Amino acid sequence: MLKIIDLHASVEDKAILKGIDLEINAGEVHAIMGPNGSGKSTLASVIAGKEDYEVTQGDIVFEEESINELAPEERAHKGVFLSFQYPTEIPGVSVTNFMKTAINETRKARGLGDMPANEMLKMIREKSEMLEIDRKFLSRSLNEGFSGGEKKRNEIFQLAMLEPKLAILDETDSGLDIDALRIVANGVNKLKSDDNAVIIITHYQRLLDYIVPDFVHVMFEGRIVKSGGKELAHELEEKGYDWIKEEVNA
Ligand SMILES: Nc1ncnc2c1ncn2[C@@H]1O[C@H](COP(=O)(O)OP(=O)(O)OP(=O)(O)O)[C@@H](O)[C@H]1O
Repeated sequence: MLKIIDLHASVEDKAILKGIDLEINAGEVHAIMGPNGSGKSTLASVIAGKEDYEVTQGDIVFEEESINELAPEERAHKGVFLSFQYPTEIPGVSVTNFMKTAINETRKARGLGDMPANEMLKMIREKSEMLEIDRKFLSRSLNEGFSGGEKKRNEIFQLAMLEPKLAILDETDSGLDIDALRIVANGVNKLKSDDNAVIIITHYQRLLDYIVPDFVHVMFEGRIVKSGGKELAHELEEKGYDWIKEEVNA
């Protein structure tokens, strides 16, 4: 599904990603961990195509096609979803209306007409029930005065409605409390299928007790320096990152 090949990227001429290789297949959950500033969020942004980042070398191949040159919306329409990719507050636009627009824009890009209203309502009902989202929440203005947990709920709702092939969830600086952790974990577990894949970036080993990753990768100074199974997350929790740094420098 996703193949990242020798990816190098910079921000304002400063090299941040220094040769990332990563392959993700449908049905897999990959966790990316690593110390502050190692480039995790940058990797997420570069996959999603955010403008501030310049790819200086390598390629990102999604479903057999290079997406390196595509605009963020084009990548989104192909099924790449990055959390936090929308403006944080849009006063006056409800959660539901925002979702309707997002869904119909994606359909338009795929040559389809608007989703019929009754179908849309049914989908909204089903997905909000599945994620235990309150009706009142759906009519609130997007992110206006949302608590951290509500932001997470909105994000997971977007994920459920848009059904992306690849979801990238950056949970590094979101200040997740136990409830928000649970919302993210339950949502991802319910939405996981053999046809989609998830990249979850986190500092919380605990989150990975709820969402069991197939692979854990550790980033350090712009590279993936170690990959393993879920036990690697436990090892990191126990030992911190110093031993990895020592391994890299040895
Ligand atoms: N837009 C930007 N402008 C300038 N520097 C940036 C920008 N984005 C990232 N950087 C720099 O790139 C490096 C990697 O940052 P990044 O946010 O990707 O790390 P991270 O691993 O996600 O960190 P954290 O765990 O703290 O979230 C940092 O030194 C950061 O200051």
